[in-house]
Amino acid sequence: MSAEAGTRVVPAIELWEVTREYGERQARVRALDRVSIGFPPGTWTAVMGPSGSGKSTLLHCAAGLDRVTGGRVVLLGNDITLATDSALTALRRSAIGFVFQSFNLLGALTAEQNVALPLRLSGARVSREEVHAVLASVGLGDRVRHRPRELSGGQQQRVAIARAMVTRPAVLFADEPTGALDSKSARGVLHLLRGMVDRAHQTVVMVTHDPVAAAAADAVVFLSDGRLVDQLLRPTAREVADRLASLEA
Ligand SMILES: Nc1ncnc2c1ncn2[C@@H]1O[C@H](COP(=O)(O)OP(=O)(O)OP(=O)(O)O)[C@@H](O)[C@H]1O
Repeated sequence: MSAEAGTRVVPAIELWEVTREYGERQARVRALDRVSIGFPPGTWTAVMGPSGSGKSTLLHCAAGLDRVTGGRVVLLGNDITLATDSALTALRRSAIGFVFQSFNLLGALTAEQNVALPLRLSGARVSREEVHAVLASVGLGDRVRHRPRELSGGQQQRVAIARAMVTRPAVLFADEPTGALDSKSARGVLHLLRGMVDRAHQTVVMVTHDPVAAAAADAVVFLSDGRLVDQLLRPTAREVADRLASLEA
């Protein structure tokens, strides 16, 4: 698909009036309330908001990990709102990467085996050189045979990012990728994400509670009670913290 339609850059991900409700009757919760947003290709967006404001729900709906109650989700030009599970799985394997706060590495596998996993799952040929090159690019060229428990938290998250990078996904979804890390390791992870956006033109959508992490992104969007309430472009960490504090007040 063309990257441009007229002068409008087609977003990598588009949400149109997306609503997501959970539970039944009195217990019904509207986690997302008519959210419309586009994430431009080759940009990094941080999603912030008070606890329970709908950040993870937004990420999961945008990635096709969760179904919407109303509205539409278009991911890389594919309307995934009513896509079958197998179509979603195929799209995820070919075009999407995930990084989570809890790393989600397989403990029995070495770093190189963890990184090779998405390639194996998609049936691609696994080149050991390529896997080692990706691990070297995240600074773990000397840790390829280590298992997760033999690595620090920051190193484990870098393995998780290498695993998300190895298929060169057009879109990377990250849920609190620095949440479990000390500030130095967090900076390393943010630097890697910046490289994916600037060098490889990948699109990153990241949920975070940390204003410093959010300020590393190109744009920060704010949710409150399931609604999109604000957006800041290239803000400082102080500006992000102030806006968040006003929402939490
Ligand atoms: N599977 C579910 N079943 C019922 N309610 C849910 C479910 N998932 C989320 N919710 C509710 O939807 C709302 C939004 O949740 P969500 O996890 O998206 O918020 P969040 O902004 O990511 O929160 P946090 O910052 O605390 O992780 C909350 O009220 C939550 O209780």
